[in-house]
Amino acid sequence: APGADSSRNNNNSNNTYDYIVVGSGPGGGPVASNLAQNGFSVLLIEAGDDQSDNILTKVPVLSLVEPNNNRLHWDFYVRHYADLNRTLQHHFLTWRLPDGSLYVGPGQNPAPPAGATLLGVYYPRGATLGGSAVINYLVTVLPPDSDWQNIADMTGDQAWSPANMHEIWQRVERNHYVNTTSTGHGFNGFIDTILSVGDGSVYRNEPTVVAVLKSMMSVLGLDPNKFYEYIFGDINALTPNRDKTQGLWAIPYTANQLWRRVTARDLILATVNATKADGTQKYPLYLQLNTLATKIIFDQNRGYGRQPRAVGVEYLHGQSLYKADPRHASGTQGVAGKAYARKEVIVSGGTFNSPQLLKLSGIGPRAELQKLQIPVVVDLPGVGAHMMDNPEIPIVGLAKQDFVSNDTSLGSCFFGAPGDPCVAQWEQGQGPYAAGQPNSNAMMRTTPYSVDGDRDMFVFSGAFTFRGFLPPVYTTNLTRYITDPPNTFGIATVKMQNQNRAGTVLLRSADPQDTPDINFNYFTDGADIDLGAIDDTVKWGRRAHAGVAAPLGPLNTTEPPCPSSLINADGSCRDSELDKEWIMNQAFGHHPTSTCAIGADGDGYAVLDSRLRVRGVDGLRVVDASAHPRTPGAFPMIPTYMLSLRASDFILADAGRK
Ligand SMILES: Cc1cc2nc3c(=O)[nH]c(=O)nc-3n(C[C@H](O)[C@H](O)[C@H](O)COP(=O)(O)OP(=O)(O)OC[C@H]3O[C@@H](n4cnc5c(N)ncnc54)[C@H](O)[C@@H]3O)c2cc1C
Repeated sequence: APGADSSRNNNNSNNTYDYIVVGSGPGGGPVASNLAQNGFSVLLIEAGDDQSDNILTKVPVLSLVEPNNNRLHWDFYVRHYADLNRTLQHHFLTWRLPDGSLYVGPGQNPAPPAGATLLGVYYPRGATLGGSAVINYLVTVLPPDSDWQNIADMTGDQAWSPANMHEIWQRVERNHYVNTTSTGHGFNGFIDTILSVGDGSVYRNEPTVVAVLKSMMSVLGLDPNKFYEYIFGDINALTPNRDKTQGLWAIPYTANQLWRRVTARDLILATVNATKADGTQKYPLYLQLNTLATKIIFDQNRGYGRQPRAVGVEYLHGQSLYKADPRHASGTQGVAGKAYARKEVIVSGGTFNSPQLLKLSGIGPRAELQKLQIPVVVDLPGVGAHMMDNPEIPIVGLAKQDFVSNDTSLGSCFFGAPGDPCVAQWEQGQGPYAAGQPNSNAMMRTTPYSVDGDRDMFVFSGAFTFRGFLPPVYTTNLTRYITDPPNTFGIATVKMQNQNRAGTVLLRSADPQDTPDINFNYFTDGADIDLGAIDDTVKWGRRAHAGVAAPLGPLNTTEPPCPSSLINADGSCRDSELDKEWIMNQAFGHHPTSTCAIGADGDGYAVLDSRLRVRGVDGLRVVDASAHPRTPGAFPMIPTYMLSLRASDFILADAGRK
């Protein structure tokens, strides 16, 4: 069966491979597949299982109901601040009630029910073959060139130059929405891309939504009469001034022409299942699902002056062994095993789990490891430090009329439940699941807080609000926070160029099944820049709300909640602290990066060199979102696929293959 546990077919009695890759997301999936396609034997270890047949992983719009499903994700609860008073202001805190159920709400006004224990802010990660890309929102936006230039400048390694990374993108992408003569796109890669606007009917059927979008265009300096020209535009076109160009575009999705989500899972399964003419396995990629890597094994006795070398991985085999897995049954430990790597171990567990695995293996800050009696292999203070994220916040407005869609086709869908008629239509490439999506508009703007004149804010908007993530359906008492009236319009903002690097992933215990202690410490470094840019965008959003003509408008901005009597003509709140406090209290994210970052030689916090090798040991790399030295652009998935291909080239070259 596709994706079945194939490791047992490897005819390999001592469980030894050329490479072991831990984690199958955008980081681990491509590198594992590429190494195998080049003839190396690779064991790909993934804690989750293969949910290829799960409809929620295939239909893009169903990612919105994915949290109802407990087979795809790990549930982390994180803190945004060390300060408890600030923490308690967030509206989407999750608490455990004495009867075991969950409650979501702030810490005060109203207070949670008696006996509630604070878990933190719900922060899901994909934990299945294909990683978080299997549950994410498919948004495909390239980072600015400055993010790649930063790595090249910092390390002196021109492999990361923007020009080289543009070529890498062409190897990732299989574009279906531009002409094949268009520059800056790829047409033969492994990730399909389409425009999520479809044929545009998602807007033609929603004149009231378009009226607000047009007002937003006006305040951005765009001609609102050109809405339909802009909305089919290509945000990833490689124009000379791309990173400085403000505007409106459709959002591209990682999906094929049949509106089927495409991820590294497809590449992995195609590689595993490829056969030679005689029917035998073509590429030596061995997949071991339901396996939690718990420790990297080092050879520390290589002789005087030689660094320890990663030679294998210890693991536990069994389903849902990690405590963040909603299916985890307490006390389940799985079956311990070991696998060995002749060449290298590649860690791709994602921004929370890669630093956890390194630390459990003795690579991390000495004091933290010693406190938990973990023998130190290398004292590397940057592991689990410097975590970054793209903070987000909605700007919410209430119109004078309800937003009405003339398209009622979604009304007949059961959102992936058995017998859903829309799934049957989608299988034929038809119906509402194979059509434009409501979040398919992207605006990018440059605020006065931009550090280099590049765009620093990304927004997408519609008759919905995105205030953050809610834990799965067993949650109670959510109504107050998720039911908005039908005259609500939300502008979802994503901050780019983030300055804050104060987030941490710390071990809670030496138990590999335990989750780490995660704190983003938002708005600690460079808060004036990060808060300034978001605040400037709030003002812009209020001006857009005010500019919507009657009878729909003007909209009354309800979040951030500055009383209308205090709103100035430029959209600012006369009590400017009110807005900034709200932003700090309610910001959320889902793009964590940089906990095992590439850094310059001599930077004590650098975990990786420019070839993604862990400093201080041999035979070990980290290839995932944790390696980005700063959050790339507004969306990390594509940059992480690109980083994985860059890593493949380095590893093949170091093995003498290219
Ligand atoms: C809800 C949501 C929406 C998002 N929307 C977007 C979007 O629209 N666009 C965008 O660009 N980005 C988006 N992202 C972020 C994007 O998906 C991630 O940045 C990206 O997937 C990171 O890739 P990764 O390889 O670093 O980690 P992941 O994709 O998280 O993969 C890590 C994998 O490693 C496995 N693993 C971890 N530890 C171990 C271990 N010890 N042993 C074995 N296996 C292990 C996990 O099970 C997981 O499958 C979103 C993320 C989420 C959660």
